[in-house]
Amino acid sequence: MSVTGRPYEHADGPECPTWPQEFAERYRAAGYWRGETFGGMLRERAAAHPDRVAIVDPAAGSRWTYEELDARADRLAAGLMERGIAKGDKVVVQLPNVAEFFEVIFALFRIGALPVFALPAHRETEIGYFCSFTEAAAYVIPAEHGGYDYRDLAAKVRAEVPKLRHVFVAADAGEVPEPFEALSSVRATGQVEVAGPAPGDLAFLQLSGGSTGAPKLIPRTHDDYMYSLWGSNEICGVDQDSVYLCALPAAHNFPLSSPGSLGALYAGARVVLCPRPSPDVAFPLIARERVTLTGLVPPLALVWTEAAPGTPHDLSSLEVLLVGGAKFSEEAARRVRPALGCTLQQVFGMAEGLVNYTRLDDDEETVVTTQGRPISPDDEIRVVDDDDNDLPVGATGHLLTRGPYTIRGYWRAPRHNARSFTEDGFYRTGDVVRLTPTGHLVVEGRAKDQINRGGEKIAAEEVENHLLAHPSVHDANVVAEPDPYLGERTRAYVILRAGAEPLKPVAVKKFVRARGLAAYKVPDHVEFVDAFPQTGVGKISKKDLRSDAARPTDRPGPGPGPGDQPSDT
Ligand SMILES: O=C(O)c1cccc(O)c1O
Repeated sequence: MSVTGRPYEHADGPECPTWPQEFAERYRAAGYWRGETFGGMLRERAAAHPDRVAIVDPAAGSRWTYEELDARADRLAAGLMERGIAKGDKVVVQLPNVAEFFEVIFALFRIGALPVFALPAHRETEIGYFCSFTEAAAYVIPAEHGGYDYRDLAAKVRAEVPKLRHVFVAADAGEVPEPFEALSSVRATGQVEVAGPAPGDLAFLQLSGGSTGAPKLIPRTHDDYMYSLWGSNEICGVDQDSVYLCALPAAHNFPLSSPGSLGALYAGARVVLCPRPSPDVAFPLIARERVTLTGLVPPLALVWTEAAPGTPHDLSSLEVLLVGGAKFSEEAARRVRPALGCTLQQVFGMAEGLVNYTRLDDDEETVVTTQGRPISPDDEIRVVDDDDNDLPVGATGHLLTRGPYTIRGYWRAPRHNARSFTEDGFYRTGDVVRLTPTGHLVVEGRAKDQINRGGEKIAAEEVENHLLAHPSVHDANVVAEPDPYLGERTRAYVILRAGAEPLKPVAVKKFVRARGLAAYKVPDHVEFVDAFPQTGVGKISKKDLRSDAARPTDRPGPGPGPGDQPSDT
């Protein structure tokens, strides 16, 4: 039975709002919601073409067919159920671009347990929060990745979150310390019959970039997310002959669903997992696997366009490059086709739902100057002023949206939901946009207090809270500072307590990092000030801080890339 039409129930009350009955019926009648589940979808693909390759993991040397992925999901589901993982349980999944990522999430989908998608960059602060807030039954990690030992991280998280019953490690049993368990020993021999979830049930919790202290969790259903997949496939030309290179972190909403790895699997196509997105790793893979499409954030797209002309690798199979996550400059967009010989699609999306694409047959000007238009004819778009009045086409204002794959509320966040959604269910995206006469969106800026560091979204308030925890810090404000490579990086303005020992910026950064925060959230620059600029009514003026941060100075050059650690200087 579908639960759509009423809030998801939980022992403590409703977990999150969902679509009102009349909308759910309309989306089903229109054929957007097809009544499929992820577990069922994989089963159907495996039956239709068992021997086609689904997942290529070059680092591990594995190539799993649809039949193999399906069988692995069954075996792992059975083993997880033997360990008490049940329908509705939350499981924090923090895996890099490895084949096991798909084995784990499809096993959970099949049970009806919900993956909570963490990123490899997250550390004990974020993971501890996800595990405790969702009351996670289990946490899945790699043994090591990028020179970091996730077993150490899991040990810390377990000590802090006693309710976390299991830690599963995607590694050989020998590399897994007690009381953790290797995935290889969880896989059962047989198959179990499970009732599984209904298409209207929640499939997973995705992470919001957010603008508040604690990251918000985004509840997506099988029905709604699946629509965003096949809708994306139609727009991006993905069919069973496509080969998708997953170059960004697999759990991120963009490479997962736009059209991403899950879109590719929906189409019966092939997913190639790229362990790192740099040209030296990605280009040989494109050549070897005859990759046809991939998705990148703007800084990486720039690096690829610079590296492509001199590469010895044959990139001629590449048909489409999707660029999204942050605004792609027009100049950079113009360089894509000449350098890479493929079509650029700009994608402006959000894990909360709405995804916009430029179309494959849009003219060049539209492709390089807009961020596309929505997937669905039933994506409702409003551009409004500060008082929610609709603005005429062409005017710049706040983007509000509602539709068949946009959530009606975050998971267990009633107070935040009252601010982030209108009474009639429009999501306040926090983006400032303008509509062109053709219905394409141009992103002009942002109203939410967030820094977009090369596609990685950072909530200013979250970082400010960590700075405020320093005993010598009286007050702190974090704003975006322009960066030629990342688009934006973070600048923290800090007022020290009267009489506090002088601090060096590096000490502040070290302090934030030592609090167990993802490295991309550590401020790139720390500046000590005596006071913050104020507005007329005496509030702190972030606007003035932003213009101060934008002043040209002799500051060091481009910051580190997405996924890199900011330097300690
Ligand atoms: O979150 C994003 O930035 C994003 C970008 C492109 C496409 C998506 O689906 C996204 O969620």
